[in-house]
Amino acid sequence: VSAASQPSEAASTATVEASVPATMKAWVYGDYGDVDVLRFDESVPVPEVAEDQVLVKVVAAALNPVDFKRRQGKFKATDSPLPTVPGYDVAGIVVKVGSQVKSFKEGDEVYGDINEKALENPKQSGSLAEYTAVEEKLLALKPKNIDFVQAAGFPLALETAYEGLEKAGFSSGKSVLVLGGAGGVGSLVIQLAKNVYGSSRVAATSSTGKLELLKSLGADLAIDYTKENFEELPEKFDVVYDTVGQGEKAAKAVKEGGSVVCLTGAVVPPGFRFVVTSNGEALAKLNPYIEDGKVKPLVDPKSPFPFSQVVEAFTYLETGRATGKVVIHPI
Ligand SMILES: NC(=O)C1=CN([C@@H]2O[C@H](COP(=O)(O)OP(=O)(O)OC[C@H]3O[C@@H](n4cnc5c(N)ncnc54)[C@H](OP(=O)(O)O)[C@@H]3O)[C@@H](O)[C@H]2O)C=CC1
Ligand SMILES: CC[C@H]1OC(C)=C(O)C1=O
Repeated sequence: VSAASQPSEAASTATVEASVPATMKAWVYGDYGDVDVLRFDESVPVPEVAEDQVLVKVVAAALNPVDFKRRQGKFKATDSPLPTVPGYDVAGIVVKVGSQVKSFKEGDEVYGDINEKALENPKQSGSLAEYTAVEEKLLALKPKNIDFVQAAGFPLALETAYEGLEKAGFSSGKSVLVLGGAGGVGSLVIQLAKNVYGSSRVAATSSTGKLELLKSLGADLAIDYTKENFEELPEKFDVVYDTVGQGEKAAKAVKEGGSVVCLTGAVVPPGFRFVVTSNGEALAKLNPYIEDGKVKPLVDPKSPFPFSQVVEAFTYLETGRATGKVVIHPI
């Protein structure tokens, strides 16, 4: 191919940057409240890219409970100023890179949780938008064997599942009880415990209709919480991973010297609480398990919701019945 037909590096960069508009479509809320505060705005400023950030053209964005808890004002003391474009999880394509960025280039397919500290000054301009700016250290290259919808659902939930097991000192041969095994986080705790850490025994709770799903994810024991109380079972576990705010009951199911991971609700010794930290290196470390099928994406059957149906998507997530992740696509 003759040189003449190959645009210079500068020309191609300029071409890509020139294609980035000054404004974009995004979901925004200017007040805290229920889903009624959400507005679809067709003229939101495209975020500027800091020197350590990339601009991502959003292909898919996943919802997390932290999104609606934040919108309800539960974390207003440490929130960034309103108005807010919500959304933590993103999967998309790099269209612009900051001057200090080293790990990514234009055209890279990436995914990640855009807020390093979930509750400390989360970004004003989130992933429920056509573009979002995010530090390169919070992103990883999207595994080739999953699509953007599947990738968008991983970051916050997978990083939470992993960070909680690490903090609990989980390791090969240990047993774990997962409270909420069908949820975004719980479904990944089951898979990580079984297929990555080499757990000796994985138990998990859900309602009747999701028990077979728990077993398909790797649970050796699926407990129907509508029929029995896990804390009354004779079997105790090295780790209890509570994703449903049952810290008090969880403390009764853990072995002497074991750990209870509490994501929400009351924390009763030996339980501990943590708030997830977004980390691109953790995602990159887990990529091989996604690529070899040891960790599979679980996207709720009602997903993906189109960009126009973000209110419906949040309404569904807020029922507390989602099976895996609620994802928005196309955007
Ligand atoms: N501290 C932190 O850093 C983080 C905290 N969180 C918090 O953890 C919680 C879980 O998050 P996530 O997994 O995304 O939530 P999801 O919305 O994905 O959870 C929905 C699932 O929870 C299950 N569930 C609800 N109640 C129970 C119950 N009593 N027993 C067993 N399963 C139950 C439902 O199954 P069924 O229909 O069968 O009841 C459903 O499949 C949220 O409160 C979230 O805010 C999440 C991430 C990070
Ligand atoms: C205090 C836990 C809080 O942090 C995240 C990320 C959630 O989803 C919460 O409920």
